[in-house]
Amino acid sequence: MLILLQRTTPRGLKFVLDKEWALKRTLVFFSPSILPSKRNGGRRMPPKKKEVEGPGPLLGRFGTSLKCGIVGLPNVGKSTFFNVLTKASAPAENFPFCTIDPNENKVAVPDSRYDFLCEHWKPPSCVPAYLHVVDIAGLVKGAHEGQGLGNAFLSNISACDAIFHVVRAFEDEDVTHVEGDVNPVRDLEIISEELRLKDGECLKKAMADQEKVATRGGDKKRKPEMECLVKVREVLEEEKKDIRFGTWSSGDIEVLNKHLFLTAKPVIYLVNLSEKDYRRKKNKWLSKIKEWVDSRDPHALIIPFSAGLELKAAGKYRQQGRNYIVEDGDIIFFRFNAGAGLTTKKK
Ligand SMILES: Nc1ncnc2c1ncn2[C@@H]1O[C@H](COP(=O)(O)OP(=O)(O)OP(=O)(O)O)[C@@H](O)[C@H]1O
Ligand SMILES: [Mg+2]
Repeated sequence: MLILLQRTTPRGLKFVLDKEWALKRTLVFFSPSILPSKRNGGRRMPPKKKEVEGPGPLLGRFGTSLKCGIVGLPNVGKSTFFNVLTKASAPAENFPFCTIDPNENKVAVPDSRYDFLCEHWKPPSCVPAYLHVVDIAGLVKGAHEGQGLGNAFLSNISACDAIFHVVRAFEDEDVTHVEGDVNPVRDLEIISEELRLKDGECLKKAMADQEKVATRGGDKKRKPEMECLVKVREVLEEEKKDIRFGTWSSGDIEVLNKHLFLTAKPVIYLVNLSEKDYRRKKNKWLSKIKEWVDSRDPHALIIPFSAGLELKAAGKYRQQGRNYIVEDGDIIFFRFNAGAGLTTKKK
């Protein structure tokens, strides 16, 4: 299936994105997976292809731009990752809650078909497909009730189509961890629980609104919406699952897309390693993280990387213009054109 849609405008070529494709593709930025597979008892080997059930339908509104929010505990490397990915210079200092207002930038998605078409037709202007990236303030336990920076972050996440969930797997005594020690599995649990709890709250409000209209007002058209919300409650509260793992009819999906629930969004897990661990392709948390993701979010992508190393490399190779590949010892970096400058949205 041709996923990149080509638009010919009077002034030249314009590319727009298919979200599912872009989600998978953008992270070509990083080196290939170094995760140990389950079957080989945790030893490092190329992942074997398993015949498993495919993921369910992607929830979310159809559109021509894709926005990914970077989510995680404070001080885990979200802004560092954002800066590297989008060649921005958002503050990324060593203290929790360094980021308060979200930073936004866009990054051109590398595509050889786009390069070929530009080269071949030489149009007066070429507009690549962009991924929009939002660096969001760190979340802590109880954030849904206003702990840490409170609830403001939630509207930032709900405005995104997908989530980059960053977890810290690097040890560094000088970098404060809000939970006191490094334990990415616990951290994954904290963040996913917060998102689920917040969805529970939004659901309550939505149900109260619907109840007024559907039951008291007697508007029969609204009944299916209420039925869908009851199903959402079962998934969230009884099954304790994220909304995207429920079984939804096309009617349900329409209702879900109206409410922009946080746990309906697809997640890519980014494991931030130390430079040393990334180079030697080893870290004691990787297999535990994979186990957690496999049990909670079976089709999700996990990408180990080192924000520190990427940042160093970004500085080193900043001079180069177009998309390019560089080798640094045993590491290959894919670098591509960044976007149109950083914006910070004040609340
Ligand atoms: N892989 C790594 N190895 C060592 N240090 C790192 C790594 N990644 C990030 N850091 C350091 O961790 C500190 C916090 O990084 P950063 O500001 O990006 O975190 P953050 O998640 O955006 O925090 P906040 O939520 O407070 O905004 C910085 O000093 C950064 O240099
Ligand atoms: Mg930050």
